[in-house]
Amino acid sequence: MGERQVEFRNVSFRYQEDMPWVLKNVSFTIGPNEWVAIIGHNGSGKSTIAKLMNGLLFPQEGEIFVDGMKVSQESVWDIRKEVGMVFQNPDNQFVGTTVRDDVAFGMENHGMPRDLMVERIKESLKAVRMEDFERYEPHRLSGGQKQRIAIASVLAVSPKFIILDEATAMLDPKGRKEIMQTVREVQQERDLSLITITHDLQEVTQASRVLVMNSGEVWMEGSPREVFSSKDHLTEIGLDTPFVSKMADHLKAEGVSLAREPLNHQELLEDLWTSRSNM
Ligand SMILES: Nc1ncnc2c1ncn2[C@@H]1O[C@H](COP(=O)(O)OP(=O)(O)OP(=O)(O)O)[C@@H](O)[C@H]1O
Repeated sequence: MGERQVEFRNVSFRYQEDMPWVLKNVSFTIGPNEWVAIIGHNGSGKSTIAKLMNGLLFPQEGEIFVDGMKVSQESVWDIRKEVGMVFQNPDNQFVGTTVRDDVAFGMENHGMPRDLMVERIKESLKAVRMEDFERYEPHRLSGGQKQRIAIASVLAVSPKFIILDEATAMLDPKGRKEIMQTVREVQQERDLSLITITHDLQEVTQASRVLVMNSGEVWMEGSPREVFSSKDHLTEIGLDTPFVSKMADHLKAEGVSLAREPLNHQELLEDLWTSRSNM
């Protein structure tokens, strides 16, 4: 098992012995600097995967490795240093009375020296463009600002993997876009791997890889273009495709030939232009 990767090896999980399996023989690997988007229906097991990844839960079958370490009760604190997680509702993640205390909390748990903490608070708030809010009370911030603080708290511990579990779901489209832009910048600057669980298909088109979950199994895995090209496979399990992808289908039905599965408006326009010049 390689360094700088998360590996699920034949993982099965159920919440209780008398309950059905929620994950069934799930295997995948997430490499360095990748952005992997996990999609799937409600209840398909996405959040359970996230919780297994940072040792909030443990599998009954199979094994999970983070950065070469097996996830277990013994390794859980080391695992959580490597894997940071941001959830949907920021209000449930605040523990401090000020932004500064809040960002410090995770580091205190990991026993970081005070000098380093002060430095990391500044650095991580700067990374999410919240450096002027150190003394604010978290409950006075907007939803987007709260999520920025939640992300800063995770960054302060300096993880290699960040999981955003529906972390932008409560924001408006503009707020969502801004947060994702910030996360991408931080990801690239700090060489992180990013795992996002989202229903926002436009966001999924920007990931480097997509994992499609269905009833606790990996249904499909590939680049966004590969996944959204396999529309029949997606509609079979009732999943939607991005707007641009649907638009491309309508155009093809009208006899327009497109060179590829467009993932955004820009690509669609380029393909239309090429198709027109070839006429
Ligand atoms: N704490 C729990 N106890 C028992 N069952 C649970 C628990 N949490 C989740 N489940 C069940 O496990 C299954 C998978 O849930 P999970 O939250 O992983 O799915 P999900 O794909 O993230 O769904 P959503 O998109 O709604 O968040 C569902 O059937 C859910 O009801």
